[in-house]
Amino acid sequence: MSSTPPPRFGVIVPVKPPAVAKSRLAPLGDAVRRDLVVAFAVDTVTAVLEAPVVGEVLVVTDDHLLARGLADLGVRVLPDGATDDLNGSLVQAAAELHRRRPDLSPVALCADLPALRTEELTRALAEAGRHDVAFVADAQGVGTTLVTARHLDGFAPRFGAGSRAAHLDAGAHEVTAGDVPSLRRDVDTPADLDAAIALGVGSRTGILTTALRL
Ligand SMILES: Nc1nc2c(ncn2[C@@H]2O[C@H](COP(=O)(O)OP(=O)(O)OP(=O)(O)O)[C@@H](O)[C@H]2O)c(=O)[nH]1
Ligand SMILES: C=C(OP(=O)(O)O)C(=O)O
Repeated sequence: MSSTPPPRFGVIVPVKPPAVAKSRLAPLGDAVRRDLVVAFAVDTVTAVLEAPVVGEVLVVTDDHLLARGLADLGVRVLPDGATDDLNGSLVQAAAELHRRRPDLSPVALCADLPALRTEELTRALAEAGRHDVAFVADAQGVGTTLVTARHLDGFAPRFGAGSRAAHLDAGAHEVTAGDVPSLRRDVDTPADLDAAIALGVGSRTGILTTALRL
């Protein structure tokens, strides 16, 4: 008789408040940019929640409306712990995750992955879980979309300009998991959004982009 293995990961998803996030989508108009930030976060979190290896999802955001909407999906929401310090906020959130669920390894995952497939996330986490510290590079091979550590002590995300190189320099394992295009496809620009749509976006982003004829 087979049984489902217990969840092994707690996923922390940081979301910059829609009022100021995704500045490079400004050419699409301010209202569209804000709606897209919310849709990306909802689709990202929905794909994460469907992964049986994930035991808890913690969203970090200072936007209380978004916090309410995401909490309705079944995630916990924390405010940013440190002003203007994404990596500091993530470490703070990981400590809270550890307090609640010491059995789970912390994972930080960007909220701008509207094409994310649960199967690809699951495959990437299986590979990452074989290393003390691991990360997934973005589609450009310059940034990072996911960082994980086996234990809280090793969890030191280095998101920011040139973060792939920063994670490699820190000795983190680069996860390829065969290929995980949906996990690498972060959306910063209108061209990135086209690429995500070509991969196939989640329902919230799909409804919006179809309605807007993007
Ligand atoms: N909670 C929180 N999340 C952040 C913060 N800065 C960035 N993020 C999130 O971290 C991830 C990666 O950030 P970026 O891709 O640089 O997003 P961004 O800052 O909205 O985009 P740009 O304005 O285009 O630089 C996304 O999920 C963002 O929402 C922050 O200060 N607090
Ligand atoms: C913060 C990052 O995202 P982006 O390059 O998409 O701004 C990163 O890649 O580390």
